[in-house]
Amino acid sequence: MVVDNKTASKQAPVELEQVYGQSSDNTYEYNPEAIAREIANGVDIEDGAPNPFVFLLTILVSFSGFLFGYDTGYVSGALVSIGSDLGRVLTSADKELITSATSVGALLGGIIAGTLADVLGRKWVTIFANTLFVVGAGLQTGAHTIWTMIGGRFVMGWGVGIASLIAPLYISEMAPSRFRGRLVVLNVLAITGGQVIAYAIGAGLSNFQNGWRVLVGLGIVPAVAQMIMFIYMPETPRYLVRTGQIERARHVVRWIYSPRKSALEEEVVIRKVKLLQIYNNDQHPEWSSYRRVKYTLRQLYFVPGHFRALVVACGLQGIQQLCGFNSLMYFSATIFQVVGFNQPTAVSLIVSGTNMAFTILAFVFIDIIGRRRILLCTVWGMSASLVLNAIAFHFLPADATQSNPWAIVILVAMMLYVAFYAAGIGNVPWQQSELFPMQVRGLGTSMATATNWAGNLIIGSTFLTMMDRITPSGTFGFYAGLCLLGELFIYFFYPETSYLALEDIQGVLKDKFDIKKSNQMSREAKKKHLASIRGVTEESAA
Ligand SMILES: O[C@H]1[C@H](O)[C@@H](O)[C@H](O)[C@@H](O)[C@H]1O
Repeated sequence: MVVDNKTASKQAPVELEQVYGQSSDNTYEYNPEAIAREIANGVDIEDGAPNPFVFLLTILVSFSGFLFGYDTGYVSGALVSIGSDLGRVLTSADKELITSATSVGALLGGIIAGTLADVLGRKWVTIFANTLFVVGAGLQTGAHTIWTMIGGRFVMGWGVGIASLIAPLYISEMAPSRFRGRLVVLNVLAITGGQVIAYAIGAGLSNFQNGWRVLVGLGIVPAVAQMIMFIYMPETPRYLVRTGQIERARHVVRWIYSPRKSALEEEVVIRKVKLLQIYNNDQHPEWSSYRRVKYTLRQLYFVPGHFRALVVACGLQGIQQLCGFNSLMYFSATIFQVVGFNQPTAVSLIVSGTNMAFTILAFVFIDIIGRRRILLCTVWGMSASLVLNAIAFHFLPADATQSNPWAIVILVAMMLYVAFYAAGIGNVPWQQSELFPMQVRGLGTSMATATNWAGNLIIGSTFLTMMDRITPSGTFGFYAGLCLLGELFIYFFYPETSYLALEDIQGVLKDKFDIKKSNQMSREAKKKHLASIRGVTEESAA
């Protein structure tokens, strides 16, 4: 059936409170039969074609992803060209501090970002993150001491942490469900693109006096551009509903779900907003912020379905970082120097380029293949490539050059590892917002983002020491083992969420990690979507 405004308006309106039921504590409960009836009813504008405006919004909010990538990516280039510009030649400890200051800031920023997003709104928090990017980059660009540089990196880190949470959150609350996966990957594409550009500019400016200041300062441009444009951008309908701004929510829904060239009928808009109200209603508008946070914390940890969502979101973010990928991002030039390559920075550009190229692949396939299936097919591949890498390092002679066959095996193994990573675990964890219901979404995604940055910090600050103490083979072998554990975690705990509406996903985590039910619901939703496409084609052929 083609679900458009015409069809939708023909359906008899159903009282949604009756359909979804109300529990004794005045919160609406997920009701599988009711959802099934709704789906059978066919009145779901999530199935309609999204307005191109949604894509524009996604690109705009993905500036945050770009800044996240650029600001974490330029450090490797900057560190080798700073020389004694900060008062003395940098020691290894200085380099580690400068690198990890951003991760520490991001960890702290990630922790508060969700609550901030609930209090100030998604839009203003994005603008706030931009301010931090600008102040942080400004401090670094003008830095003449190591501590000013570290301070600048720390402030920028807060921006990175906040941006890393807010951009996917904003996108997933704006996007119609069957586009959500892809649109969130667009933000990851911006992250990896930012990293590639930072590497490339870093390599280009490496021989210029104070070139690193230009490299850092350039990051201010997208931050200011996004800040200005975002002032005119709307809040997400889900946030508007939660804060009681119903008319505004309807206005945004009218925009984002309108099929090209025609407007949605009012009844359909009202129905969608009503549905969002039922799921996202703030039950206690009179509460103070402190009481609200305390209550949300309790909800997150003690309501079993919410806690399961937290386990999945934090688990995936933990795997994304503890698989060791960012050791390549931050130190690949160093690794390739050890392996014997003459142009280590150029070779490390291959790593970030592969990362970006395979994120594009994920962009195309994430909704079609499904998040769970993509992860199950790629994480074992990361493990296998790491084992190959460990073996090659074992046989690599100490005085190897780039023509040594083992050096080539290492390069190929790393590229394979990065390709598997980028196609799956590099982006799927950022779909985190979809796992949480609105009441705990801000805090839940904060915890997951903080897990990401904590893992990032652990890997960034232990990698070189591990290479020293347990050899490169031991280090990569260790990461291979962690990837295998990750594969098991995904198999047992991560449900399929592709094609499911945000409000449906909670249903598969309510009583257990219901993988079977999630697969079934996702298959049905996909079938329904394909049927609707066929319907459109047949109609236009007729
Ligand atoms: O999703 C991103 C992406 O994969 C980046 O390349 C990586 O550096 C980040 O840590 C990760 O969160």
